[in-house]
Amino acid sequence: MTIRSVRTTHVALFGTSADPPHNGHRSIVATLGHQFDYVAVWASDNPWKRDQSPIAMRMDMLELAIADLHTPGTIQLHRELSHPYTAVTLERARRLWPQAEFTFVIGADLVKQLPNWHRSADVIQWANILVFPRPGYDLQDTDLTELRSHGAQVAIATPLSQHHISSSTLRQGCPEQPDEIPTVVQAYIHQNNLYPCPENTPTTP
Ligand SMILES: Nc1ncnc2c1ncn2[C@@H]1O[C@H](COP(=O)(O)OP(=O)(O)OP(=O)(O)O)[C@@H](O)[C@H]1O
Ligand SMILES: O=C(O)c1ccc[n+]([C@@H]2O[C@H](COP(=O)([O-])O)[C@@H](O)[C@H]2O)c1
Repeated sequence: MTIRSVRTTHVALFGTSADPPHNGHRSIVATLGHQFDYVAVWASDNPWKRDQSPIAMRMDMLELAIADLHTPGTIQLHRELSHPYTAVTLERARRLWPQAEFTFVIGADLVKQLPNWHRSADVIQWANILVFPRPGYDLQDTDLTELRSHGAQVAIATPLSQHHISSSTLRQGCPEQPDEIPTVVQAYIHQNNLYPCPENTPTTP
């Protein structure tokens, strides 16, 4: 009898509002590309957020940012994983890759929020959780205690680089820190007149 070694495929899952994608997201995805067999990325409608740009545009911007990393075999956009609820995304991922081990990726700002998500018990049961440090958000191992008390396998990532930037800042600022937006995404924003400066927007009398 031949014994074959079958290695589990480790898949990282990263969902983002991507409104717009910025270098914080880019650093997360690039770091994952070095550490996982495969990285699946999608844009979604966060059930806790309102007035987001059209999902198709956010998905397009994310696709451009991913293509710009030039790692087509490892990091890919998966539009079909997009759902406001991560538990539903994970159901889809489990159907797509039945043999894989999943790691769901969040930034430090979501650590305290995740236990309150829709069917968070399923999320924690079906995926390891990897937390990326985020400037402005303190992150100690003790901050993971609550998630661990719910049975989560949680770890803190070591990112390739850290960026003190958020999509909301970029949306307000015309955008004010364009160097924190990948160049390919900047071009898309310009072409589609996304996030216009308030002073350039005509006011109705
Ligand atoms: N600069 C950053 N450093 C580390 N993690 C980040 C950073 N920006 C976002 N993230 C993480 O990436 C994921 C997607 O974040 P999201 O798309 O909401 O970006 P955001 O900048 O927080 O947007 P917004 O300001 O609109 O809330 C979340 O898990 C978030 O914690
Ligand atoms: O499942 C939930 O209840 C839930 C609540 C808030 C956010 N999420 C997901 O978490 C991911 C990160 O959200 P965001 O807005 O920080 O980019 C994104 O894929 C959202 O759909 C999921």
